[in-house]
Amino acid sequence: MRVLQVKEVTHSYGRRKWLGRSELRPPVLSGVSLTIESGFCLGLLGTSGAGKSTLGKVILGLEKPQKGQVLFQGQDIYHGSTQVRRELRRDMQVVFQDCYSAVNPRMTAGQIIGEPLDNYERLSVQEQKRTVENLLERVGLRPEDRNKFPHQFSGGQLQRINIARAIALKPKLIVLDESVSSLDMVHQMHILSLLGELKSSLGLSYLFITHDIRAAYTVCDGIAVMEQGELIEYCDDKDGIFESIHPAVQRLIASILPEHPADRLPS
Ligand SMILES: Nc1ncnc2c1ncn2[C@@H]1O[C@H](COP(=O)(O)OP(=O)(O)OP(=O)(O)O)[C@@H](O)[C@H]1O
Repeated sequence: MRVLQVKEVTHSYGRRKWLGRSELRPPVLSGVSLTIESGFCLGLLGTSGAGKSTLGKVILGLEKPQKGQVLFQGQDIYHGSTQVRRELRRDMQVVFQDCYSAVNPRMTAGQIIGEPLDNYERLSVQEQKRTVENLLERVGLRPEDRNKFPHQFSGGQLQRINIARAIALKPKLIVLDESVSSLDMVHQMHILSLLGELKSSLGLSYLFITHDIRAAYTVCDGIAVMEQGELIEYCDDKDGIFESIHPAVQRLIASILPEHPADRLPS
């Protein structure tokens, strides 16, 4: 089943004054189309400023595009009733790069994870406590961690809490915007393996936005590449990326360092 369909999306940020006239700024997204099937993880790669996060915001309903459509489970997210859009928002969650600014430092882990449940579910105090504890265990933390505050966790642990909050409502799609980029290599590998496990067990779909082709290759089924607001490559099978003849994609591939330092020396 098709979870997400982005159709010919074009977007620019605001207007600028030019020779006394007001005109739209140049587009940061130009005619972008892509689809994500149920249970699929699509990696979205590209250099800084390519428009990846903007596309993520358009998909999440946070930036209405000037042209094109975003269909989530077949429904246009910018044209449904308030009720329909509220339900769509429940099924589409996000995990950002900066795990610290994504949480309220005065809330406990239990309150952070419980927030979407407060908004959408009517659970008793006991049910909510049990659900939060299950979610903590699901992401590799302990039930008693629900009483801790954000500053009492490492970056990797806090990102697990953000992931627990994102899966609390059993969404269909999670947009992961550079979600592992601020973590060290060891934590990155742990979070990538957690994401892979959750995808299989919960039947999730991901849009995995990253600069890091290695991370994308580890977690994704397919890979798309953006440059200057356009989608320049789209591979349903991630291995297809290595066949790309596009110079920008070849530069991304060339940026992968060989694993052994000796192999990194110029010949
Ligand atoms: N709120 C905004 N207002 C105006 N311009 C913006 C805004 N957000 C992003 N831009 C511009 O849009 C372009 C695309 O930015 P975007 O953050 O989508 O790229 P990106 O590929 O995610 O980059 P990065 O990997 O560095 O986060 C950039 O030129 C950026 O300066």
